Amino acid sequence: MSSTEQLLSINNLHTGFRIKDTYFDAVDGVSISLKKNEILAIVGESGCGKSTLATSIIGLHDHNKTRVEGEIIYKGINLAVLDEEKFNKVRGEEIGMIFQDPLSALNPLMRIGDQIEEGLAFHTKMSKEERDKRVLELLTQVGISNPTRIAKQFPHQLSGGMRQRVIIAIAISCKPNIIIADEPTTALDVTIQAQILDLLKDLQAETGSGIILITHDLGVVAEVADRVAVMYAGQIIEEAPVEELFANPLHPYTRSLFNSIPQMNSENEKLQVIRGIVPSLTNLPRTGCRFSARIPWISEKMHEENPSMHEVSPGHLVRCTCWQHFHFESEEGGIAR
Ligand SMILES: Nc1ncnc2c1ncn2[C@@H]1O[C@H](COP(=O)(O)OP(=O)(O)OP(=O)(O)O)[C@@H](O)[C@H]1O
Repeated sequence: MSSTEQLLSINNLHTGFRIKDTYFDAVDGVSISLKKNEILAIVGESGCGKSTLATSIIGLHDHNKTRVEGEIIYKGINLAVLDEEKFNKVRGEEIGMIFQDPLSALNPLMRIGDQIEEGLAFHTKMSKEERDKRVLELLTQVGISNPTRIAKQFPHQLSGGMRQRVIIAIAISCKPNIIIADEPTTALDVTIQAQILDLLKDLQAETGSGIILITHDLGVVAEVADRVAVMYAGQIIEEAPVEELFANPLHPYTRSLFNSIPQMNSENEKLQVIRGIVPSLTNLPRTGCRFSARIPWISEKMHEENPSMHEVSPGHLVRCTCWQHFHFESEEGGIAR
């Protein structure tokens, strides 16, 4: 359940990586906001720029090879230009991050309790005794039933699901206002996935934080998100409240994503999907509709020259005008809807 209080406002964000002395934007003009109490899902295929967007928000990239331009406004401060020292305070204290692979995010040589305590020591004025108590509280809060024993263990002694719970405990330890979860359940099996998603929903309801959930899995989106932004080739191409997007996906790319999920009750129906992949960073078309090359049966005239986002119903925005003329190409070359 989201409120209207804005937590984060991203305006015309460009994040480029330097490849042979030229910067190529992996995030190319993204504007999106996050409200308090909201779970905003960012979806799209591998390579579309989801993780780059996440690392830009939390300032975790190689500054020598990455250029960030635009605005990431949090509490009136532009995080895109914040120096590293100040960012260290924001990271963890104001914005927490949950990574995809808990094993590589944890220090293999440090006990679980010490890893959770580290952030508390850096960001709070708690005494050692208070921190030890808080570590046990946090482990309990993320559903670990024997916190005293687990706090003394090392990462390799825990299962994947337990390790992800520890990562979540670290992310929420300083009660951040924003949590960024990058594919938090991808490395886990299905039953554990469901438990972790439930845990995220519960924590969000309890703390009122806003969550940005990065995923390629529309099942995960349906389960937890309030609002969804679909990314393609570094841009957001559609944005809508979750029910609206699932009921009425408009952009050809979004429709293709939905069509790639087999339905239980449509065994005999052929899936209408669009062939091809997200172009590589150095080959991204930087002008016109980026999706046009994947739908060549839609004439150039149907695309905008400089595609912008259009609000088609309250909160539902779609890029370019091609969606109005789009149909799937049938094998016979005719129209399939
Ligand atoms: N450090 C980097 N240097 C150069 N190119 C990069 C770097 N990191 C990512 N890229 C490129 O930027 C583009 C976006 O990558 P990104 O990881 O953000 O996509 P993604 O949607 O999160 O994909 P995945 O789900 O596979 O992580 C891709 O073309 C990727 O190859």
